[in-house]
Amino acid sequence: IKHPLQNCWTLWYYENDRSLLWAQNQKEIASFQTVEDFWSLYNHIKPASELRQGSDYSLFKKGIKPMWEDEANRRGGRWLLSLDRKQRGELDRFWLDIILCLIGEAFEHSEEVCGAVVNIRQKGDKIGVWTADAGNGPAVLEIGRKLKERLRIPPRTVLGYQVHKDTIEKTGSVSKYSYTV
Ligand SMILES: CN(C)c1nc(=O)c2c([nH]1)N([C@@H]1O[C@H](COP(=O)(O)OP(=O)(O)O)[C@@H](O)[C@H]1O)CN2C
Repeated sequence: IKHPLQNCWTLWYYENDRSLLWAQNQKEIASFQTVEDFWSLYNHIKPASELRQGSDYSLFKKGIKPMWEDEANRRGGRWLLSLDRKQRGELDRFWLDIILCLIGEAFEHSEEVCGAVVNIRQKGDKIGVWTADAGNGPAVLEIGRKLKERLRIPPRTVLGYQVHKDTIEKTGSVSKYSYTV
């Protein structure tokens, strides 16, 4: 008997093919709902740190697309972990820790979690944990605090939460945080 997870999760891969639209570049890889099937998939694919610049992995609850427009994401936002270029060596550890928090339902408010995205970028990698309701302060903050703790991020490092609506409307690179932990 395989060990069932509380939710079914879908892994997506984004590769930057400029001849296609952004949404067309989002490819579903596979879904899993047991611990064993997760590890088989994880051990089968390339680590995030080996993806081409401009690529993403996204892990979302089955049925939720890794995009702002999805009904489950529309009113939400993301806790954003921005890594320095020198931290590429830590990327896989951070990404796996976050995946395990998600599929292991590590948060008290895990029903608010939609998924997570890792962006492989020349200018510095990013990992975002997407939650459903940016207005639910207690849930958003609990998830952020637990993330910081589970990722063993030093207290002096500030994590910010960006509302998707603000990210969509943002002009320039100014990141507006609605919450910080
Ligand atoms: C449905 N739809 C079009 C749509 N829906 C979306 O949900 C969505 C996009 N478009 N995204 C597009 O990618 C660009 C880079 O963002 P990035 O997060 O990769 O970050 P970088 O600027 O490459 O570091 C964004 O500027 C946006 O154009 C991003 N995104 C999440």
